[in-house]
Formats: sequence, structure tokens, C-alpha cells
Amino acid sequence: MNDSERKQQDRFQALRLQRFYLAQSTYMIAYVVIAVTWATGHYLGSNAMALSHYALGFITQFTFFLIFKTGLNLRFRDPSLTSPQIIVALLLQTYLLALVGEIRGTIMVAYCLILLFGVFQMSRTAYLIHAALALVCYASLIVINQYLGIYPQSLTVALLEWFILACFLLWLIILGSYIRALRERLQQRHSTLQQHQQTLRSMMDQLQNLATTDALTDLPNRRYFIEEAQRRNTLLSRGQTLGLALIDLDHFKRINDLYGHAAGDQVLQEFARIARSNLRGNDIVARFGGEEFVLLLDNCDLATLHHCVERIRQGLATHPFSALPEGVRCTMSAGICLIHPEDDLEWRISQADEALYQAKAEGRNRTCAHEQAYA
Ligand SMILES: Nc1nc2c(ncn2[C@@H]2O[C@H](COP(=O)(O)OP(=O)(O)OP(=O)(O)O)[C@@H](O)[C@H]2O)c(=O)[nH]1
Repeated sequence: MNDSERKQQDRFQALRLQRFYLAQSTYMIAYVVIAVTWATGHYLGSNAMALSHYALGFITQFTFFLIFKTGLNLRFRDPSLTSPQIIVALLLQTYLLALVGEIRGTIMVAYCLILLFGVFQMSRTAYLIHAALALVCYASLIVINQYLGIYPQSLTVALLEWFILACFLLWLIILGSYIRALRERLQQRHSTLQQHQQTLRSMMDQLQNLATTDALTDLPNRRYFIEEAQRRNTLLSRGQTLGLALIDLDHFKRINDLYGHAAGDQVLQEFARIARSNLRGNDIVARFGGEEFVLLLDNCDLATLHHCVERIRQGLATHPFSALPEGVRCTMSAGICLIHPEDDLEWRISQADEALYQAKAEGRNRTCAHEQAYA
């Protein structure tokens, strides 16, 4: 079971316990009713019998509590244990009704309360079976009373009570079906909404990706680079520096002119791969535009920056391109500088650009640092 499945199971288990606690409030009412019935002299059994209602209630409910708390309920087909809980309650209720004499008709309504717990949860057939059990229980009480004469009751009144109980229980089916349909509709809407949200989220991700990635090289674009460099710049603490390098492929126009635009594209893609493979995961290489690229190295001094850019330059200079004729190589020039805390990014980029211009002027295929980078 993975993490999200476990979380879902915990959530359901908490809900089952909540339902169980709610059922306990009904038991509390029943305990009060028993006490009042006993105190007013309407209870027909002995004191020990009166106490047995409490004992049975406590034992059965504590058992259910333990089953839920230990997670034993998860081994059952229906972990909510709706059916066993209802059957136990129906039997306890019938036992109580057997001993309350003429007020039986009033307390009988508790059958409906008990079945209410199942009407939204169980299938219609399961509900009908449990409702039938309630009716059988009550009918048995009538029959037993007629034979044993525990207390005087007219058969007509008893049958009328049974009929009224049957009507109430049937009415619960209508209510249950209505609420269940409503719940299913809500669930359906909820899942549709979730699907829409998911689609929207992935579209947003795609849009974000499109807005920040260069389609040809799959590198971050200029916009992403500026935002990220500015963010990292604000995080710099005193004494720390970021390494900045502006890279331009040499005589790239010639490659396009001599070997075609597609070959040029492939060179750009290969360069992106070479640069990426020579950097650490946290460093950034972005396409700045055309055949110009930019690097940002975290926590970097001038020597490290120079070394890193040189590694890329040499990697490119020796790389055989499948799109170019045998022996044709591509070179690059780079201008580098450092970014200090609270520096203006544009100003540092223009310094790297000046250094790049110098590298081009000095004959290309080299890395030049801006003079201020030595300061
Ligand atoms: N194939 C291809 N070419 C591009 C792309 N973007 C820009 N270019 C080409 O890159 C070339 C850049 O040429 P220039 O700016 O003259 O520079 P260069 O030829 O590299 O010369 P130096 O930079 O001075 O070494 C132009 O011909 C652009 O059309 C692209 O996405 N694909």
C-alpha cells in the first residue's frame, strides 16, 4: 500500500469511528429511556434484567470499538460493519421492548432510528433484509406476548403497531433512495470537477513550460534565466558570488550558410547537451537568443567559473557533429564576470557582453573575463 492509499484508508477509518460515536449517542438515549422506564415502574423485568441492558450494550459496543481501533474491521468485506452493528442494535432493542409493557408502541420507533444508520449506506436489498428482521423481531414479540401474556395487549392494537412500523420502515427506503441518488450525483460532479482541475493543472504546467523553455534546445529561455538569476541574486549573502558567462558560437552564420539551417539547429542542440553535461545540477544554462547562451553558476569564484566555461569550450571545439562534414568543428567565445550581492543584473550582463566582445575581438574560441571581475 502506498502513502496516498494509506492516507485514504486512515481518512475512511476516522469516518467509520465518527459514525460509531454517533451511534453511541443513540445508545445513550436508550440508556436514559431504560432508567426512566424503570424509575416510573413501567419496566416489567427484575432489577438484574434492567441492568443486563446496560451490560449487553456496554459489552457489544466496547467490542465494536476495539474492532475499529485495532483495524480488525478492515479484514471484513464491509469495513464499516454497518450490518453487524444494526443487527446487534435490533436485537438489543427487541430485548428491551419485550420488557417495557404498554409503552412498547412508543419505544418501537427506535427501530427506525437504528435502520436510519443503514439506509444511506447499504444497498436497497440489504436494507430490506434488515428492515424485515426488525419486523420479524417485533412480530415475534407480539406472538410471544399473546401466548405468555407478559402484559395484557389487544391483538388488533399490536398488529396496528406492527403495520405502522412497516410503513415507517418502507418510507425510509424512499428517503434512502433519494439521499443516495443525491450523493451519487454530488460524487459524480466532484469527480468531474477534479478531472477538470487536473486537466487545467497540466495545461498550466504546459503553458508554464512553454513560457520558460526554448523549444529547439529544451533549455530554459532568456525570460526564465533573468527571473531565476534575479531570485538567486537576492538570496546571496555577503561574500558570496554567482558566476555569469555569456557564450556565443563563432561564425555560426557560416554554418547555416554552408550546411543549411537544419544543420545549424542540430549544432545548437548539441551545444546545449555539451554545456548541460559539463555543469552541476544546480547551475543554469539558458538560451539567451539566437546562437547566444548564458550560464549562471551558484557559489562560484572567478577561477572556477573560468575553468568551467573552458571545459565547455574545449568540449565543443573537439566535438564531431553528425550534421557537419568530417573534420568541421564549431567553436565558441565567452565573456565572464561575477555577480555580487545586490548587484544590478542588467549591468553585470552588459559586463559579460563586453568581455564576450573582447573574446571575439581577440580572435574567438576563447574565454575572457571582464576587467572588473579581477577587482
Ligand atoms: N540554425 C539556426 N540559426 C540561428 C538560430 N538563431 C539564430 N541563428 C543564426 O545565427 C546566426 C548568427 O550570426 P551572427 O550574429 O552574424 O554571428 P556569427 O556568424 O556567429 O559570428 P560571430 O558571432 O561574430 O562569431 C544568424 O545567421 C542567425 O540566423 C536558430 O535557431 N537556428
